[in-house]
Amino acid sequence: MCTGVSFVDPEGNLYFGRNLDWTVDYGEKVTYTPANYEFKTRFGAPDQKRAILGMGITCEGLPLYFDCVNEDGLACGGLNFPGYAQYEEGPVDGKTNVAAYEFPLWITRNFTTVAEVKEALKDVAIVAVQIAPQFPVSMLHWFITDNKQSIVVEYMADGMHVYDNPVDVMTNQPTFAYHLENLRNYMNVKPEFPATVKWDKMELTPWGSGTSMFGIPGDYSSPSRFVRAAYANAHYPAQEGEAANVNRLFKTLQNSAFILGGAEVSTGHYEYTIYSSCYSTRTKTYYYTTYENSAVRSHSVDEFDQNSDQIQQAA
Ligand SMILES: C[C@H](CCC(=O)NCCS(=O)(=O)O)[C@H]1CC[C@H]2[C@@H]3CC[C@@H]4C[C@H](O)CC[C@]4(C)[C@H]3C[C@H](O)[C@]12C
Repeated sequence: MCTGVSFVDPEGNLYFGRNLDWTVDYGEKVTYTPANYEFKTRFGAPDQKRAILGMGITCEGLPLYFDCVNEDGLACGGLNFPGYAQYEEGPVDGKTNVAAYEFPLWITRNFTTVAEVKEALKDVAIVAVQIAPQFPVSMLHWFITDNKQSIVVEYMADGMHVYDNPVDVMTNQPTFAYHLENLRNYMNVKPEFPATVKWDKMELTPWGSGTSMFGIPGDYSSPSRFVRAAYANAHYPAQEGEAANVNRLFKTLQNSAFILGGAEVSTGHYEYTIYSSCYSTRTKTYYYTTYENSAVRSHSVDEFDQNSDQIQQAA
């Protein structure tokens, strides 16, 4: 599964990242799309030419982003949502039709803020169409954020749902509404050092700090990862500067990450956190770690040719 997280530092810079949890990678790379790139949208949806940096692959001359951020600091990531996502079977008359595979690209090419996205989505239909025969249509929901607010977009049998996201985290199924409601099961959980209590004649003293977190679910299921990420994101103290904020994002993601052995998908095959990412709008830098290499690597927009019209991928 996947987990997405965002927060804003005291200076108003956005940090946005995600875990990509899966059994195989797709050969994804840090991918830069310059503003001048000619984006041939599948159904003629407009393109407002913004430069984009994120993680993805290229296919049929198109960057297919798993998560990405544009030069104005608007971010979008796709996370699995099978069993719930249902797109349109074909383009819908009178709507701006966007193929599911081009959704993060289309959003970040066209808008500066989440407020603009919310307004525009009223006229958007998301269409189930394959980019290429080797790629089935992925059933996703999307986490979209800027430094003011974040939203979740879920396209289902009964249409499009756009939720305000007051916890700035996202995981997988079930619906975002379920995840928010589920947080009420954990209202008792808090960071405070526990007080000594008396049960009749018996005095109970805490083992130490952390015991007020008892009840936080430790498993890798999507609802449990959501609760852990929301708790961590809400309670992590504000940090100053790039390094501490990037570290904060990675630590929060690690807290919801999969290690090998815990979650089998078939005998001997495990789901694991293939990569974790953190984009900083402060320095326009995409940081990432992989399962095999926990050293943080990074690419800033300055490393790419911003005047070119070609997609560029880091080594
Ligand atoms: C596997 C990932 C989700 C991980 C996740 O959330 N795992 C939950 C597991 S569980 O199901 O909840 O147990 C998702 C997230 C983004 C996806 C790509 C989006 C572009 C493109 C769209 C095309 O249509 C198909 C190919 C394509 C490259 C996609 C491949 C794959 O689908 C990606 C990587």
